[in-house]
Amino acid sequence: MTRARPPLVEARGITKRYGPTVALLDTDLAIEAGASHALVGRNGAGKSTLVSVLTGLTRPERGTLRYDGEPAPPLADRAAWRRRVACVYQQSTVVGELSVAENLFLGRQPVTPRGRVISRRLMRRRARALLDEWGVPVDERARAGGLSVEDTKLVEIARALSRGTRLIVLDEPTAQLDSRATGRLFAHMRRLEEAGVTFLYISHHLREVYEVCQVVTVLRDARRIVTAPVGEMPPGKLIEAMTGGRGGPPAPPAERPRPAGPAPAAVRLEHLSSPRFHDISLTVGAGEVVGLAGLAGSGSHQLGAALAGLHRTTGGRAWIFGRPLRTGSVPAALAAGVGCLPRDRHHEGLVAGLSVAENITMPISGRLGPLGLISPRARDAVARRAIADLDIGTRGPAEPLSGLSGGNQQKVVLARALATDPRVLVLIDPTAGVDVRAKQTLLAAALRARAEGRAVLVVSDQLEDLRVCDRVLVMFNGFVSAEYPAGWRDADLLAAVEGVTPGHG
Ligand SMILES: Nc1ncnc2c1ncn2[C@@H]1O[C@H](COP(=O)(O)OP(=O)(O)OP(=O)(O)O)[C@@H](O)[C@H]1O
Repeated sequence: MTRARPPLVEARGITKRYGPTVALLDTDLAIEAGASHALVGRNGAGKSTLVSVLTGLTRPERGTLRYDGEPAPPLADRAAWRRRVACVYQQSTVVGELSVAENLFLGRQPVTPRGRVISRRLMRRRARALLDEWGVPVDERARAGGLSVEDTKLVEIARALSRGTRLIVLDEPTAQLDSRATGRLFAHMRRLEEAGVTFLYISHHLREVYEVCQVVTVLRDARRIVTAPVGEMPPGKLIEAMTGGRGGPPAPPAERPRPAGPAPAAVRLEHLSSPRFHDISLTVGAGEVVGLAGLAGSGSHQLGAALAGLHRTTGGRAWIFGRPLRTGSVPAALAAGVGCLPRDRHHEGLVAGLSVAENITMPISGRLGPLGLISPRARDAVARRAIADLDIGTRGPAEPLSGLSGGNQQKVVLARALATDPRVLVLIDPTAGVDVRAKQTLLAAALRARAEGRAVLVVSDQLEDLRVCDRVLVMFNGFVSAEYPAGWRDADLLAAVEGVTPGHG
């Protein structure tokens, strides 16, 4: 029997090593048109490497690739690759200073039949037609830098589709989206699927796999473990395939001991304001984990960032363990004992060429030896502890950071925040981009910080993250709109995050 149509892409026996690290071993993947395909696996399992092979950015040592039954083009023929497949990465590739229309036709301005570059007006018209064809509700004249993360992704998808491909790789597309924007992105994806687009979808949020994909492939330790319809892979089975059942299911967070009496205020804010939040007064006790939940425009991220000196305030005051905090200054925050896992980990000054140990101990290097000279032994000891505590996937403290997968690099950022021994720990979207077991490790680190008498602020709208909190403050439109002690019902909290509370209905 002949098949009606060959797969959009068929990879066979792909092997790729980076020095001593085997990133992919004899891996197969076939994506059929019309069946969006999830690619899941723990941090370092080989997902990005496979995407880089599928998009022609990395040449595998072994294996073959066919697109629509045809052999893959030569690596240098970028235009030919773009006609077959495109990847929308977490970091946007649009040029912020240019308009949406200019971005859509970047490097290939439409020309007239006589070879003349067409006018801006005509380019805008073509852009509008393209956006309408794919149902992208974005103004073609808008400056791309002003678009929301979700609209930026849609523009990147439209640009890829205009080059002819109908296979789009989405690399953790929801990592920077709140729940509402995620819902909108999924609705667009469904429409695009109906119009003939197929997605290869990479995510650490397994819930999303069931929502947007028909087929799932699990990678583990550089190998393909299974490919199956999502209906045949319930969450337990999926997690087992990802982890190999090692150590059983992820451990539930430790029991929450009830505080004996009122704890001293580790963080006290009075009428703190900025352009993004207004009149915030709150306290976080020592030995308390407080959640801060909110959608993208709620101001929650900026409030967390303000404590760490990463966002400028315009009014009000803040104290850390009773001492006034000069907001808007990272050195002042560090000196006051505030450690932060920032939202934008990619720009967090990790140095790719330095070792894992050097990156982790960067902020404390002066403390690890006399006269600021770092004892390699002390540095390695700190790094080894962090690697074990946070389960960082690395060959060891001396490995260059560039050898780590994206999720494991994020764990290095957290290790660095913890290395300063902070009295107040601000975790912004702590589990974005990390795998299912690493999530538990990170949340356990928050609970351990609490047990050690630190104060922890968890800024997130993931219910899993908020569940470890002693109480959750909800922000809406720049104000704290509700507070929930531990034990809240999901529906109530989600409604408050959406702004549907009695005060804001
Ligand atoms: N440029 C590189 N140099 C050295 N090693 C690398 C490089 N890129 C990836 N690796 C290694 O290859 C393996 C697979 O990494 P890959 O980035 O494909 O994982 P991943 O599944 O995408 O992880 P994550 O979920 O953390 O993004 C890891 O052990 C990683 O450390």
